[in-house]
Amino acid sequence: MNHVHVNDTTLRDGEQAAGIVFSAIEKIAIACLMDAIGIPELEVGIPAMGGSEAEAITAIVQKGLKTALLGWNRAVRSDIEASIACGLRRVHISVPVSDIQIKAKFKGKTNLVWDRLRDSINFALDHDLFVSVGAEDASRADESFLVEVAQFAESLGASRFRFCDTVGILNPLTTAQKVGKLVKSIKMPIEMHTHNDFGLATANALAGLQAGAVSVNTTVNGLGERAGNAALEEMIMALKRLYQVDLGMETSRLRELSQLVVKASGIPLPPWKAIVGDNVFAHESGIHAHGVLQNPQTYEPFSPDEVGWKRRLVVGKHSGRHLLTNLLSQHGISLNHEESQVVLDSVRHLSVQMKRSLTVEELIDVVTNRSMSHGIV
Ligand SMILES: CC(=O)SCCNC(=O)CCNC(=O)[C@H](O)C(C)(C)COP(=O)(O)OP(=O)(O)OC[C@H]1O[C@@H](n2cnc3c(N)ncnc32)[C@H](O)[C@@H]1OP(=O)(O)O
Ligand SMILES: O=C(O)CCC(=O)C(=O)O
Repeated sequence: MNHVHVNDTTLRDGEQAAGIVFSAIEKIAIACLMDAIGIPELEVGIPAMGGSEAEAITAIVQKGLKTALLGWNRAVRSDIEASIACGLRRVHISVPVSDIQIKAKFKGKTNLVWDRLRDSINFALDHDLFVSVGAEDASRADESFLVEVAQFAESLGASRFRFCDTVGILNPLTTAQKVGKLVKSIKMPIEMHTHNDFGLATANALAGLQAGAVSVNTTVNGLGERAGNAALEEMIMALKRLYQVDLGMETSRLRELSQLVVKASGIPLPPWKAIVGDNVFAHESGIHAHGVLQNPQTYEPFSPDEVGWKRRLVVGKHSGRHLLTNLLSQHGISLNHEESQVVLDSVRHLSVQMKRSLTVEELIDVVTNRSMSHGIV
């Protein structure tokens, strides 16, 4: 793996998460920040929805960003007309490829897969558009049929093929097997689109890339349908740190981007959210804090400033004396061994009572209010 193309779909699949609506201003702000970070392509929405969605997409197009903008379409001519009306020059055309999806969407008529693809690809190419084709539910499709669809799309002039694990049922091994076969059967680049129903979206997308896919569809914070998609921040940092593929992006703005999407979506992050969560550089446990105080690498895979976040040392139920005395010394308080053990006992007691860690002010209070030495705490 030398280079990977990132095509972020926060503004399409991300916003499809139940209950989420981005305003036009929020969509534009997210697109502009992703552009500034250096994401090369954004799937900005679904023009066929019309109304405010089409207006927001048009407004993003008019921003003249460096990043390439893609509109999502069904294999329907009027959808592509709607993309053109928004000013988009790149269209993604999706077709169902598994039996279950063909039955639900095309009443089981497989001929419609060919007819709709032919008609919509030809129509898009007649309008000089870049065409990406999405194989919806590729992971559950008959493998030979999937190859036929991909070869058909390629023969018509499509430029990229999206392998979709629509309901997130693959694992890294099965992903690599399926994508590997597809890679051997077509020349056009393959894009990974994975879902997180079993918590494997990022791992599966990476497995697809290792098997020869060259593009990946991500969302900020892993937002998306049901359990979400492969998270942009996880993908960028995994590529950089685990695969030595540095995409040259401004990773120091990833936390800022994550927070922008938290605000716009109204969906808070779990504190343990990989890469950008509140707790991913927070250390409370005595043994961890002792290690981190000597060398942060003991318990951090990379430095927090690399993603625009910061390290926090937190005093609480699991803390030890080294952390405690370090925090207090920053406030001009020094304790001997015996005193620090007494303070630690009080911190544990308070922490258990309050079912949380202590703020620095509360810690100082423990030391200074003397309640501790009177045995009240
Ligand atoms: C896996 C994915 O994430 S796919 C993307 C899903 N995203 C969305 O659905 C969000 C945006 N969608 C919408 O706003 C609406 O669904 C619209 C505007 C696209 C269509 O709305 P409606 O006309 O009211 O249709 P509705 O959503 O109820 O049904 C979907 C229709 O699209 C058809 N369809 C679904 N996928 C495809 C496809 N890939 N190609 C062609 N037709 C398709 C269905 O068969 C159904 O057709 P029918 O109306 O002739 O029965
Ligand atoms: O682009 C496509 O074809 C479908 C993408 C998608 O959202 C999915 O399959 O989950």
